[in-house]
Amino acid sequence: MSHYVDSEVGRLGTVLLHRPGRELARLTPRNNDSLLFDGIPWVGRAQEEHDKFAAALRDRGVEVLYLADLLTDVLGTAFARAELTEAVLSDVRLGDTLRAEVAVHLADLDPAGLATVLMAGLAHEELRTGSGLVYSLLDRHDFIIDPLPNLLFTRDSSVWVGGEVAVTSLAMPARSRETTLTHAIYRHHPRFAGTPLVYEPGLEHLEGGDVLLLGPGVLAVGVGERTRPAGAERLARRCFARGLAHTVLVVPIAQERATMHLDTVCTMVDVDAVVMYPNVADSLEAWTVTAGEDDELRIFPPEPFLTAAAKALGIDTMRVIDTGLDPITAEREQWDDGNNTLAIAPRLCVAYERNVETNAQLERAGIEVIRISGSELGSGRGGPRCMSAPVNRAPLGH
Ligand SMILES: NC(=[NH2+])NCCC[C@H](N)C(=O)O
Repeated sequence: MSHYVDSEVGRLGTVLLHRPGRELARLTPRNNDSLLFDGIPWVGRAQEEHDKFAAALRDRGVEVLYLADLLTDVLGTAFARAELTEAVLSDVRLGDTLRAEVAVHLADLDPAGLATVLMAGLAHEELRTGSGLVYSLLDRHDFIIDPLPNLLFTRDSSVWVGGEVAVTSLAMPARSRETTLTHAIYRHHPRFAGTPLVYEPGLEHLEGGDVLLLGPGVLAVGVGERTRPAGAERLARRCFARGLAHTVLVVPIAQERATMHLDTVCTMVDVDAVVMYPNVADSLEAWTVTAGEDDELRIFPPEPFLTAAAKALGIDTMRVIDTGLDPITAEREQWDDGNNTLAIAPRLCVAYERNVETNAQLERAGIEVIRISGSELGSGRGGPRCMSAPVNRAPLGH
């Protein structure tokens, strides 16, 4: 089965989602900040909202793959099971005694049970027979294996560039283990057999929310709180060497929570149109990077992002649709992921219903908007684009 993505907007064929599960029930007022959530979501309602998101995609003919299903399949093989178990057991905080006890606990689980622990973590009271110094000194609120509530945002832990997949390297400690799961899925699931990997975890920080496939051969990579310039540099070099891209626009973004990823301020809704936060539309800049001699990079001085993007795509101008109408609405709707739309096809996108003005702006510009509710899903600060990793889109290139 072939998988291919060369744009943000080509008709979406297959997407990887994660239906939120028990890992969301781990969030408490004590840990939600370090686990990168702004509140304590109502889990059942978040699942309902997510099911409606998936249904909206399926209604338009999109195949939805669930991360938990792929992970469970992969855990059916002994070597993948050993690799993923080792990834949690290698945590230096465990110490030898507790490590051995956790190993016994995990060895007893069937693939679905182990998948749940890898995603939702292991709480103190869930390990029945703990002993030793580390276990005795653990607070009963501490986790023996940390939960991964941000798995919901599948966008960040892998991104396809053409026919290759970049398994990313997540910056925040609360998320870095996520890529052990996507890495195992892409290397061991029969569906993805033979897929080349253009990036692996453990390299310089790179997050999928920062990577926009502006068009065939043209990438924009936000650098800021998450993706580091060194990550953008390595991705550019590898994409050029493999013929996956000819231009990478490196886009510095403010290192703040509201703008943690490039896709929180700008996403594409048509082959030549973006929905963009007006407060940054004029100030956002891009360093254009192309392939030079002998694996060197050619780096051009920064220019306005929209100018650089239009040039790289070979079009006259990029159309810009503003978030909100006035500065206050824009700020509110940017925070609520008004810019974080997921295109199902050119001029057809999924958006949170609460961003009333932004959605109206999109419609005025001729973009059809499928509205979903996200009152609970949004508490992790991510919208439809963050919650989806396209695996297959109809190519825009030739
Ligand atoms: N592509 C994105 N914008 N993802 C949003 C991720 C949100 C998540 N809580 C984090 O802080 O990492």
